[in-house]
Amino acid sequence: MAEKPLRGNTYRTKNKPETSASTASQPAFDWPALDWGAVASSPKNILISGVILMVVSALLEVAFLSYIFTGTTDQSEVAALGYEPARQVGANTRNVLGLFGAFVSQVFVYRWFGIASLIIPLIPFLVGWKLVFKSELLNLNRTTKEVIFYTIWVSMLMGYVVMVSNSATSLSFLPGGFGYYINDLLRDLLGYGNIIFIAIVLFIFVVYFYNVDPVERWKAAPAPANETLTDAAIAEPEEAPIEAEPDSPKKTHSVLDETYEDEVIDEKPVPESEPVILPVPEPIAASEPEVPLELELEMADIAPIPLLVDEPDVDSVSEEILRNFGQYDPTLDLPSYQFPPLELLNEFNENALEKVSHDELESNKERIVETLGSYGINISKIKATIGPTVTLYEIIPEAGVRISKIQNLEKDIALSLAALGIRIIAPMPGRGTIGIEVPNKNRETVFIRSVLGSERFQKSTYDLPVVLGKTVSNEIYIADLAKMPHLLMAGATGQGKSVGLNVILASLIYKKHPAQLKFVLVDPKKVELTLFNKLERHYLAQLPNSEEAIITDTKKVIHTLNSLCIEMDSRYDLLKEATARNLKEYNAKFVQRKLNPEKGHRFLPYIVLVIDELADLMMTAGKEVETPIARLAQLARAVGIHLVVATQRPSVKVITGLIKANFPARLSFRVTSSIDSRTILDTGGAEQLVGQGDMLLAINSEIVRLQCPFIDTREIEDVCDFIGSQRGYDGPYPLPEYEGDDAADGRGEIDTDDFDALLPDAARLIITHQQGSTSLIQRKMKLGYNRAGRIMDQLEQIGVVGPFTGSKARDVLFHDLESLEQHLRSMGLG
Ligand SMILES: Nc1ncnc2c1ncn2[C@@H]1O[C@H](COP(=O)(O)OP(=O)(O)OP(=O)(O)O)[C@@H](O)[C@H]1O
Repeated sequence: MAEKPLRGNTYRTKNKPETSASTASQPAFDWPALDWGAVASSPKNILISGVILMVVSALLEVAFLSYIFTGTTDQSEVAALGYEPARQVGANTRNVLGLFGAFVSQVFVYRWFGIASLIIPLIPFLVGWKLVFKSELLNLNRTTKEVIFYTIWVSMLMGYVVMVSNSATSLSFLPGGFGYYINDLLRDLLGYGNIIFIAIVLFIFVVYFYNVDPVERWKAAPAPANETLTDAAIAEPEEAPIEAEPDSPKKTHSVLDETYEDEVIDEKPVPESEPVILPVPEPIAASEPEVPLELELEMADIAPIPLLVDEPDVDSVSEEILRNFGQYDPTLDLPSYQFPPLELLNEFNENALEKVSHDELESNKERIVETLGSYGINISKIKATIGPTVTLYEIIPEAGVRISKIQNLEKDIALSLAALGIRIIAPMPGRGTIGIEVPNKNRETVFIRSVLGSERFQKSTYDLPVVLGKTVSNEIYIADLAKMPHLLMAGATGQGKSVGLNVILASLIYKKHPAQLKFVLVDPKKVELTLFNKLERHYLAQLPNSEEAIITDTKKVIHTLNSLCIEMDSRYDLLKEATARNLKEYNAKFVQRKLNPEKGHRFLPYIVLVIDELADLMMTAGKEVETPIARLAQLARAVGIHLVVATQRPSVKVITGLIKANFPARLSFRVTSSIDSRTILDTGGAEQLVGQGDMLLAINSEIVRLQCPFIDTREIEDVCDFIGSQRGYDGPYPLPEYEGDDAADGRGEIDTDDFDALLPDAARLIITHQQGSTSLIQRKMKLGYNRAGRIMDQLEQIGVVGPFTGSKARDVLFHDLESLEQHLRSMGLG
């Protein structure tokens, strides 16, 4: 057998030099190296330790309790340990946990802390709980300090009680050895006055540990701030204590401040020496210049609640704050905000809706069967489902009929039915049938009120629910924009695109509070989205120093898109610091007060970028628009930035490969040609739609036909008026500043002359391997580290890889060579 070189732990080789002849000649036993770090961090071992700790603490508790009744008799038995065999002693003990119980109780209760020992098992129990459930039942740090203090103190007190009651023998277990001797000592020093000493010890502990400030406490007059600030108080301001002095609003405010301070210091203890950060309340815009009394209450409501304590033991401190102040509620920014009521939307009468008549159904059925029959296709079954715009006839052909044959008859069936917009779905996914969609003679309008008021929408738990319409089987189709995660919309003019965009915006507005969602509205046509201007101080986001919240100017659009990229990058930094994988996790941590606002953390609202008419932008700005859109579409999902982009012209010049590749969800209203339909949906069919909100949605490699709900301009106006007339933020949500007109303005204007000649090859290499690593370039292209590093920086500049993220490889922003080549060509590098 070949001799293996000696492998061992460093300390072994150090102590025993390998040169020893005996070691070298004898095959040494290779002790498995024990990695204590790995053992300690193994989740299984942590679970086992946690459970053991909890069980041991329960056993200790049982043993201590049992000692109260059996201790006197067991005492002599335990004392016999060492003289008699342990087994014999154990058989004689009466503690429910036998010798173990008798022994530990003897130590803890009798020798040490007496009855106070009963609270000691709480500590191992809490540690075990934390290990098993990864959360704290009680604040471990604080409770440990409390247990230590009270164990000692109760033991002292009991010592005093036993001493004055002269019942030293029968009750001697109450103070334990410690309490007994301390009292003995104190009696010698202070006589019976030692109770004062014991009381003072307790007093000092309570004052420091619970942060009691009696002067402040007794000074504070009115009800505690929280009571003053409940919703009920806001709803009924006349009951608020400040009403008592209506003529002195200034004083009112100071009373509130004082009350708050009192609340923090007295009622909600925060461990000393830990600086409490009191975030400055968000400025609130008042509709009127003079601040009404009610407003003051509301301002105080959102006002200083400490968010986090800047301490290494952030977990326990944040839990403390969470316990005392509850979760952070972003909606308290605008506590009196009211969602628009459904009554603002047009009434609809379900019964008045025109339904497809029986005759129409029967005659369509007959014609389908006839037409197919004349081509030799016999049908074994036909079933109709009436939708709002089309009726779906599902047929099951007789065995042996080829599906493609039916598909080829699309035009013939349309001719025989004398109807536009026939669509054949062969086969219907998951149904085992072939579907033929035939437009109804009288179509039904899907009113926005009927869908937004539906139970499904009202109860939807999606992060960004948008009602896209009703399916052919009359079901309400709700999508989660957060999951889509972006939507590309196309449709010839007049087919319902603007209505569709308005429906999406309305769905979000009816479901999301202004604190949770912001819109960036881009409207190069300058007419479609103007109505939403009124939401400026509630829902809109805007570049600093710009006059209009709705962006119409191309240059501004470029700035805004780049600013959103900056916002995206800074959100990624925040997420990284918070070790959160996405916006939801991040916000959950913030709400749980686990993130420190002093370190730049903030509640991150979703941002939905809506572009009505991409074509205009692509024609005038091309790459400058395409690159940031693609970048956002590729990366922004995790940080809660979602795009809804619409265009009239679904040509490849507008919907480029790069854009298309990054919009997995695409929606098409009626388009003029099947080429357009293919550009947007990758399949024909959208040219067959019947307009007025009839649409096809391509999502998760499925195509769904939907009827978009209808919302008219007046309804939008009413909803926006309703929101706009309420108190809002100071102004639109500020987007980060973007330095635009400098040399590096927009990625399209990068000077490619300075780039490395190998840049395109390096880009191809990265895309092929889907790995943004400098060492890959180094190895495969046989380049020095510096040159490879420079090339990597240039790849970032041209948007092929993401920014440097520390030890991890950079994100690769293209997934196939085809779109990369297109990108390189557009940059003059192809
Ligand atoms: N979902 C719908 N239900 C019923 N009618 C609709 C629907 N959507 C649109 N319509 C009708 O079609 C008309 C045109 O719709 P819309 O303005 O949305 O088209 P568009 O595609 O945005 O056109 P453009 O590109 O010219 O702005 C509307 O005025 C309305 O009468």
